[in-house]
This record gives sequence, structure tokens and C-alpha cells, in this order.
Amino acid sequence: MTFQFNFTIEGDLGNELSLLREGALTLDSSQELVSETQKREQKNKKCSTEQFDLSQDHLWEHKSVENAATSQDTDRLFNAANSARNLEPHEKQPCLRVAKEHAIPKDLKKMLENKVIETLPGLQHVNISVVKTVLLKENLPGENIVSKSFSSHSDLITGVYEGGLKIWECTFDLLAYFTKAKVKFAGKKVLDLGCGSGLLGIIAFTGGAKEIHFQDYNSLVIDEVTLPNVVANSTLADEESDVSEPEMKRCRKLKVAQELYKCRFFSGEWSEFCKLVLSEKLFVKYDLILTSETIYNPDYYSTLHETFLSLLNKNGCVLLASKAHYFGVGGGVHLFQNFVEERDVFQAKTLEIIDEGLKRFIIEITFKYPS
Ligand SMILES: C[S@@+](CC[C@H](N)C(=O)[O-])C[C@H]1O[C@@H](n2cnc3c(N)ncnc32)[C@H](O)[C@@H]1O
Repeated sequence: MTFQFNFTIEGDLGNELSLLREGALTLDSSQELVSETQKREQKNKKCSTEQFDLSQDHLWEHKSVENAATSQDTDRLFNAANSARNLEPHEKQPCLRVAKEHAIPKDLKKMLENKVIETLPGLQHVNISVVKTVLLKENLPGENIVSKSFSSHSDLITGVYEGGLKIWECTFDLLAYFTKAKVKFAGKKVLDLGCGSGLLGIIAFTGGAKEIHFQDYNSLVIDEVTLPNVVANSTLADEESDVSEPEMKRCRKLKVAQELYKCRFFSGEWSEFCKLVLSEKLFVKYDLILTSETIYNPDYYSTLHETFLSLLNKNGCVLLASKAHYFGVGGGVHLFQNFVEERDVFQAKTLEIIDEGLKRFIIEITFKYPS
């Protein structure tokens, strides 16, 4: 399924793309476009089971001890959800893109090279158009999602690219809600699920969260956007200022590293991500799951629900922001709320309705029976 909306070719990227990848793209030929689409559909059917190396050596060690998840709790709730489940016969399971953890590179400054930093109130983020242009020029091996997204004129290519190379509208709604409702992050373990740029998790990070995990479907999004954004919002930005003494520099670097140590980064499909984190013996469930524009595809509802179920602390909550309806894909707030109600594990409460342009919602999801 290819979902097209809100897609703009920033600046001259479209032209640049044709020049850069002459012959490799199918923008101008409708005949070829069809065959590309068919190829992609066939590929989607097979499902990407791309294996990633998880080189644990390079990962910074994380140890959590409190509130470790018990498999019994999770099993009980899974069963409750499963028995209430009434899957439509046509419901497709999402592709199982294997999850991996992304190590934080040692050379933090290098991550911000070739990046243009933009500023929002209380936040910095890389300019994504520049990231895309550089990626197209470099033609790096691995996930080729930038050119795939261009050639299909789409922000979403099911099972291939799930939209992380863009800051979606509801992220801004949730950011505004954090301020308005004075949401507290201090001391909490937070997950930015389907993070893309990671702005929600970054606010939790700068707001004193104890631990913040970022998850995106696409590996490239984590490496090229999420990680640089987190680094740009750490104290690294002023690392060099007024510090000439090697010893002071060393201390400063250590401080930045200690701060970033609170953040972990994951890519991969949701059920695979769950498997990966739950395989850690001392995994601690999240107090807060932040998620924006992740309920567009009804085929993913069951996995998303199970992700909440297996990763959310009993007394925790999910703050979800979404458009009322996603034309072309079929998902939306009411469909997802009905899905949640039928499973009878969580309760969903509307916190805010933003009724300008396309109607948007902020929803809080908590366990119905927390004890
Ligand atoms: C439309 S984008 C929204 C990005 C970001 N939250 C924002 O608001 O700007 C949807 C995000 O959900 C993630 N996502 C969607 N479906 C997924 C799935 N089945 N497994 C893992 N991640 C998924 C993608 O990685 C993507 O970043």
C-alpha cells in the first residue's frame, strides 16, 4: 500500500534527484512507475527480513533494575487481549523488519557535520531537506528510503519507509500539550515510539527523564535524524566554548557522554522491537510512551496494541497524538479507539481536540485495571 499525502519536494530536490540518479528513477514515465509499484508490492509481500548486525561491543552498557517486567503479567494481559480480539479476516500483519539497537557514535561532533540546525522554542533539530539532499548525493548503501520516497511521491511506503523523515503535524500538537498541561518527565522512563525526528523524546530528555528510548521503523532515520537531533540538544552544542584546557575538555566530554547515556536508540518493526528489549533480563517497563501519527494504518493496530501491552508500566500512560482520519490508508482516531475498547485492556481518554484544518486529537491511554 502506498500512501500519498502532504508530500512536497523541498527546494530543488526533485530535479536534483533526476540529475543524480539518471536512469535509475521512474518519475517521468508512468509505464515504469507502475512496474516499480508492482515490484515494490511484490517485495512487500515477501516482507523485508533484512538482518542487521547488533554489535553489542559498541553499545554503551545499560543496566536497569527497578520494576523489571514479569513475563507472567505480560502473558496474562496478552491472553486477555487475544481473547477479546476479533481480527478482520483481511487484516494483514506488518512486515517483520528485524530490530536493532543503534550505538551512540563516539565522535559526536561528526554527527552534526553536513547538517543545518534549526531552532524551535526550546528545541533544536536538523533540517531534514538538507539531510535528504546529502543522502541522495552520497548514495550510501543500505536503506534507500530517500529515493524510494521520492520516486513513489510518498511519505509512506508500507513495510519499507514509514514516514520518519518528516516532522508530522501532531508532533507539534503534543509538544504544545506538554507545555500547556505541564507534563512532568523528571525521573520517568520514557519511550518515543515511532519517533522520526525524536522531538517528543528530546523534550522528555531535556525535562529530566531518567531514561529515554527512541524507536523508529527505519534505521536510516535513527542514524541521520534522531541521533543527530538528540546530540544537538545535549550540552555538546557549546562543548568547545571557552574551554581550551585539555583536562576541562575531557571532563566536558565525559559529562555529555553521561547525559547521552540516558538515551537509547532502536530501529525495526514494533513486535521485533518488543522482542529485543524484552529479551533483556532486567528490562524495566516505560512510565510514559509518547507517540505521534502512528495509527494511520489499521493493519498495524494489533501490533501497536501489543506493544503498549507488553512495554507499558501498569501505572504508566501513553500520550498519543493523531489526525482524526488518514485518507487513503483508512486509519484514524475512532477506528483505533474502537479497537482499544474491544480488547478491553486499556481505556482511552481524549485530552484535547484540535479543530483547525484536519481535526486532530490528543489521547491518553492507561490500563483499565492497573493493579
Ligand atoms: C508518520 S511517521 C510519524 C513520525 C513522528 N512520530 C512524527 O510525528 O513526526 C510514523 C512513525 O511510526 C513508525 N512506525 C509506523 N509503523 C510502524 C511499525 N509497524 N513498526 C515500527 N515502527 C512503525 C515509523 O518509524 C514512523 O517514524
